[in-house]
Amino acid sequence: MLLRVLVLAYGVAGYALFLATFVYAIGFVGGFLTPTRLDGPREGSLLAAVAIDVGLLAVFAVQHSGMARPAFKRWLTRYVPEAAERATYCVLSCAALLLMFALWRPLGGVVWDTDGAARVAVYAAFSAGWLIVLWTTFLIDHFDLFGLRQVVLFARGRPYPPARFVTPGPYRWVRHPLYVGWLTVFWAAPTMTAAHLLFAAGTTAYILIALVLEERDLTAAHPEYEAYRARVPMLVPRLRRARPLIETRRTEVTP
Ligand SMILES: C[S@@+](CC[C@H](N)C(=O)[O-])C[C@H]1O[C@@H](n2cnc3c(N)ncnc32)[C@H](O)[C@@H]1O
Repeated sequence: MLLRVLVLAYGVAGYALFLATFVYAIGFVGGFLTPTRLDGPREGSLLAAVAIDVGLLAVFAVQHSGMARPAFKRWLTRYVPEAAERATYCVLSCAALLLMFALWRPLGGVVWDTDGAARVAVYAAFSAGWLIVLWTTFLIDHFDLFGLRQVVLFARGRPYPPARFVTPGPYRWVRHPLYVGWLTVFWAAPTMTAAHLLFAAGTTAYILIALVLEERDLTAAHPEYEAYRARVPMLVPRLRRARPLIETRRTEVTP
């Protein structure tokens, strides 16, 4: 009973940490209100700042993709109750992000800048990106992704039926709409600075690698994934095929 309560408290605390990290990330990337931000003037050596930023991105990439692999999960659950595995993944993902937010070194330098209607459009895309990210988590299974479903079922003494493979809404147009949301957030910068460009390029490279690993696991776990992959594009929706022209007979009209 004590273990159930402890695991539940841990999962709830982990979810609260995720919410706080998510809100901070909006300010950090968008440059609103948070004490540390992606963009800003550079302090100190350029080489040291770039090395620190690349190192922080690498720490997140290794943690986030490494811990998502089934082999790592099997190893972790030798020490952590199975119900707390996903919550642990989320807590450590938040820790890697918070480390990045705390130690990130802005680089100065403007790559592009927008104003007027273009700036409004870029902010609209940035906001849409965050909404897509949040929305798609609910389409898959929000509370399962962040480990809350697992700890609640464990606390109630219920078995855990693993999350199903689903293809609702945007999953019919692309296989990775959540990553489309992230890419939109990272590239929709009204003022693109050198650090923001490094961050956007690094996270894009990471997403492209991560989704290959994720698809390998999805194919192994869900037999229907292979057919889904053949039918639905990865990130860019297919334009609808042009409808065939209907042949019409020309008729001579005499005046
Ligand atoms: C951060 S989510 C990203 C989901 C997806 N790659 C996307 O961009 O929308 C990663 C988790 O979602 C799961 N997942 C990916 N596609 C899924 C689908 N169509 N149905 C259910 N779970 C999915 C993966 O197994 C993984 O645990």
